[in-house]
Amino acid sequence: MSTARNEGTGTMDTATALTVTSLKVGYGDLIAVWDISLTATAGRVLAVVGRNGAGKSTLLAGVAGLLPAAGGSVLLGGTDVTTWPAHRRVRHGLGLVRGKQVFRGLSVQENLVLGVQGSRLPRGERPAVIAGILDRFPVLADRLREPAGSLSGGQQQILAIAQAIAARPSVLLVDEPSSGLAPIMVDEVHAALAALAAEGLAVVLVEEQMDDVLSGIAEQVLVVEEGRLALTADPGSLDAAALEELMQPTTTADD
Ligand SMILES: Nc1ncnc2c1ncn2[C@@H]1O[C@H](COP(=O)(O)OP(=O)(O)OP(=O)(O)O)[C@@H](O)[C@H]1O
Repeated sequence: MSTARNEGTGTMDTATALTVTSLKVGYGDLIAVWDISLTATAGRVLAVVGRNGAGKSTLLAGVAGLLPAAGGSVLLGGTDVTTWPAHRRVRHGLGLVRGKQVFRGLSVQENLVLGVQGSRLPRGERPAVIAGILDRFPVLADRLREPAGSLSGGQQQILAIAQAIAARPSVLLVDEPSSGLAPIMVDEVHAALAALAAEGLAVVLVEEQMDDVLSGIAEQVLVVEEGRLALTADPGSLDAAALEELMQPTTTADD
């Protein structure tokens, strides 16, 4: 396993999977994420929350290499990938799940095969990886030959996660998986992500709001506000009133 240097102590920390330092990301001249730093650790869920437009998706896109860094750095397993294109980061162990993004016209099986092709796994090991995923998510095994577009929203979200983990990432970035899902499915998706973390994956989970389940699975929560880190906390120690305040819609002087 690759290692990362612990900034504070200078020691090597084998569990640090992703280190983002003072990352700045935007769209041309418009900077939407300012100097955000975070660390994702193997076996843990890091929650990133913030209201609509706060910059969460932009942050993930910058970490994944879908948008260029205007400043700062991204280290993956100790390797500086800041200037790498997204596909190279995937091969180096970075997975990204953006909403229910699946190939709707392809079957469930074809989606999983595409996922595993994104990895550096030898061909011979790929069927076993897919078999393991189907054991984990029986709902996908039941619908293997059906088009992904025929699955329910919750099933498509599970498939999107399954496709990403088929590439055997060490870090998984997940952008608002609860969007558009019934509460019971949200809990199921969060539980699936917690189980993956428990097996050693470093999970960065973006949601608009904290809920009880998210508080229960996340070891740390970052609150993003207008493109900047407003708060970093242990969910258990969070002051509910302060968090609620941060989650209120933005008001302006004219309101
Ligand atoms: N393609 C784009 N071009 C220009 N500006 C953009 C683009 N996408 C997002 N933005 C702007 O960047 C800022 C951050 O948006 P972003 O989508 O990252 O927020 P978010 O926290 O993920 O919100 P949401 O919960 O709605 O996804 C917003 O001001 C948004 O208007």
